[in-house]
Amino acid sequence: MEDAIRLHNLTLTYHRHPVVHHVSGSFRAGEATAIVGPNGAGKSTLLKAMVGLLTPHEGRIELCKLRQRDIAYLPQQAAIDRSLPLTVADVVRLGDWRTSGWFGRVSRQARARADTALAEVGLAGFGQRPIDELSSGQFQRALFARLLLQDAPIVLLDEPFTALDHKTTVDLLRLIQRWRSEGRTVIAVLHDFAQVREHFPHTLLLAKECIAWGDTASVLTPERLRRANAMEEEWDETAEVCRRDTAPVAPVHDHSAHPHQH
Ligand SMILES: Nc1ncnc2c1ncn2[C@@H]1O[C@H](COP(=O)(O)OP(=O)(O)OP(=O)(O)O)[C@@H](O)[C@H]1O
Repeated sequence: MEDAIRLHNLTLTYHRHPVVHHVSGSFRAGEATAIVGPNGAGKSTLLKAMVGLLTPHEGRIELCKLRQRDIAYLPQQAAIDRSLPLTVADVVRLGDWRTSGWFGRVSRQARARADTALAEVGLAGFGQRPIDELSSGQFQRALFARLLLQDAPIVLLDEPFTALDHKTTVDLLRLIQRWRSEGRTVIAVLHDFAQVREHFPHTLLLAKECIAWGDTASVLTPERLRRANAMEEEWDETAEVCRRDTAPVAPVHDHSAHPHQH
């Protein structure tokens, strides 16, 4: 199977403090990969770097046969400002920019595509509602409708099901299954291991460093999860960037042998 995105000895920092540290490995094309790990493990930061919102301090991110614009990204809902005076249809149509351009006139076809996407996420008839009137579950459905319009070969989702009820989660998971059947690559930050085991065949376990990356069953073992939690607790938040002179590039899918050094 081909790779969609490769990480080469990737280190990401905020104000020179490492947050993601010497991570190497690849996300398989057409597969669903979960990124899991404790709070503060660097999961959201990694997604931001993959969409180009953060420049690597060291190492690089290789997009294999893809351009940045081929990546659709759904940030955590808390990061989205819902006070803007936008309707649901406005938000959904933003997904169409690859077709219409950012400032293109909204064509009848674009409106129809947005209506279809809204119907597909169970929000038929919601188009003219202001976004601040939606429940968080409805708003997440609208954001998934926007992803449908974006029609990107690779979709990054940051905690897409947090605070959603069972029905909404099941409906949105069905969309992810559909994207997989269409050959898209899906990468999602998740906290629910049962969900990961059921719907995501691959997993990257992150605790600033890569603890394990591979088949979900072999990654989500009690021993590795314990190690991830311990690693996160031991991490020195005040350390400056890594002093490792010759940073090793870990072999793909075996990332267990690299203790962090500062
Ligand atoms: N903009 C920022 N400026 C400085 N530090 C940041 C910034 N964003 C995140 N951090 C720090 O980087 C570390 C990793 O944060 P990140 O949000 O990537 O973790 P996460 O694994 O997604 O956590 P969670 O599961 O809690 O969402 C944390 O220590 C956080 O405080």
